[in-house]
Amino acid sequence: MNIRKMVDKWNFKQYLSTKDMEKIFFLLLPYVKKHKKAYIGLFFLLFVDIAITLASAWFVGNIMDAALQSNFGRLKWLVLAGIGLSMISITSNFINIYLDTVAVNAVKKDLNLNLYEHILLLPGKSLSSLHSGELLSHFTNDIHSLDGVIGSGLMNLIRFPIISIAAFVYLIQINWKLSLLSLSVAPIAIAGGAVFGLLLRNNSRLIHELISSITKSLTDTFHGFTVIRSFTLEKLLYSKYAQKNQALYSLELKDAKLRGWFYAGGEAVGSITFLISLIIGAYFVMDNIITIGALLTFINLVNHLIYPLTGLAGQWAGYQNSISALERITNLFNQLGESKELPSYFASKTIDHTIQFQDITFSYDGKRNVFENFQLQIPAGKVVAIVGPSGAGKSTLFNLLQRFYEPQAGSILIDDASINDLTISELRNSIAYVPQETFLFSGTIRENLLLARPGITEEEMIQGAANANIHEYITSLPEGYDTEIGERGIKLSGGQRQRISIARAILKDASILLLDEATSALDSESEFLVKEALDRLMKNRTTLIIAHRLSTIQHAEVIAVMEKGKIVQIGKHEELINQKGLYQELHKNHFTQDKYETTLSPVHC
Ligand SMILES: Nc1ncnc2c1ncn2[C@@H]1O[C@H](COP(=O)(O)OP(=O)(O)OP(=O)(O)O)[C@@H](O)[C@H]1O
Repeated sequence: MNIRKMVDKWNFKQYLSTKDMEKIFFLLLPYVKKHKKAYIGLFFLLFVDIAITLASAWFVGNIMDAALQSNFGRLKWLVLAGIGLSMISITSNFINIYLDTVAVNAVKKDLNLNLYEHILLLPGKSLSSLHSGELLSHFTNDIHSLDGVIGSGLMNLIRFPIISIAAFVYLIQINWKLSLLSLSVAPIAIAGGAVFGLLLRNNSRLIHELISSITKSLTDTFHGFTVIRSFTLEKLLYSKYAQKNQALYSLELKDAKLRGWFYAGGEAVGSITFLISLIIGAYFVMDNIITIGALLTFINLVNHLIYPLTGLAGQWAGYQNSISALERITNLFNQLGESKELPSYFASKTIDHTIQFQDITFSYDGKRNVFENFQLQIPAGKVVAIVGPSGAGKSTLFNLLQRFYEPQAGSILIDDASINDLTISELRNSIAYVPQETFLFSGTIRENLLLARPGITEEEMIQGAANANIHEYITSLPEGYDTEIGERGIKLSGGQRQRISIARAILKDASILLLDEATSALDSESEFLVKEALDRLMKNRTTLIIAHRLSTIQHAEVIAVMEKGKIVQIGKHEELINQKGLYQELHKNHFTQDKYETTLSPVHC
């Protein structure tokens, strides 16, 4: 391998770059500032620690000299000084551990919360390109890799050079020749530390990437159990996971070996320095150049001259490791949120709203336009069914109306005011959205219903559930509204989940309703119950419904037929069915006939 390739592979430039340090500094500064008391405390204790180190070395030497000289008066004072030193050391260690815990965990806690808040604020465009496993690994992996740059890790960057210089100054006062001799191993310590630091950094970068990939595999597995089982993917996924797991194990072992060599190397350099100092120092004692006590002080202190040099290189490697974790977090923070404040519920005016899509041009990826100069007007208080083939842009309309995505041109108006003039909360509080795939939070039915808006009373909740045709079922359960429904409501049937989702929308009581009619097959009774619940929900609201069922479409006051991002036909069922065009074809081949209409006796809705 030539040198250039090696430089590229090992990322030397980045290893030595201070730009990354600046990035870290500016990202972490506000967090460190917020907990400045802990950091100031740690900074103060750093000098206490250095003073104790020097004083302990002085104490050992002096007590030895006093003993050899049978100077009991001095010995008495030294014993008292020793006790004092020990007490200060124990106390400062205790406070140090406490402050370090505060300094590290308080920063992590705040960063954790800010990251969560930031993700809640991310627009749909950013979220659609992020994998939930990757997001999860920021919390489980990246944040915990910051230890190297906060708390004691940060202090060590100051502590190591100072203690090394202080030890050197003290040692020179004892004997400058012995000091310079001890310092001769410094280049080996620095070079060794730097090489192992670099190897460790590169290895831990790989570990982080692999952990992120493993978290992605795990979340995919947990979300896709049904598909995994029905396609019998178990063995395939198992072997893929086993490979990644093995690779992680190998990297962890490599990390352990590197660390082992790193610490063993540091200890070897320390031992060599110790032995050189002891042997040469012994000659100096024999020649009466230094006392036995001075030699003891020297060998006690000489390690504090050398280990900070290897330690500093190791610490730098720790920094590099934290930098790669922080880089990933910074990339996320660099993506702009859709609003500054977290949206929250407040009651919106329950009046009928006109909705207009005016000259909308929109593309998800900047390459292919889903809409070009798209126009659509939804009259106030009416039910408008959107029909069209797959990929026509029906769901995209919902995405734009709720500002999950922003159009590149044109505007969407609610009652002649642009939705961009509303806050996200104002806009979304006036809309109730019932998606095709129901999402329920794990917890109880009650918890899922009450989150529709704050302050829902027991009577309102029951009324909402009754209007959604789910109250009877809920009360038939042993725990009633307090029944735990499992992750994503897995313990309920598809129809029951849909009706709880409808009850939630009823309880939200918003004046605009967006409904993405489920295409999944329900049994005829369930379908009838859902249909009846939807009819109640749509009453007196401006409703936009992506419709698949013939009965919904037939009852809509306006039907907009979409194809390739354009409205190609618009009107009532009776008009459209007699026109040649897409509607006729969809009617013939795509609309779903409700099962209950054929299987149940006639019903009134
Ligand atoms: N998040 C996204 N990122 C990129 N492209 C997208 C995204 N969502 C949808 N698209 C693309 O935009 C186009 C319109 O999709 P949309 O989901 O609005 O269609 P649809 O009419 O609702 O289809 P369906 O009835 O199958 O749900 C499609 O070509 C789709 O591939």
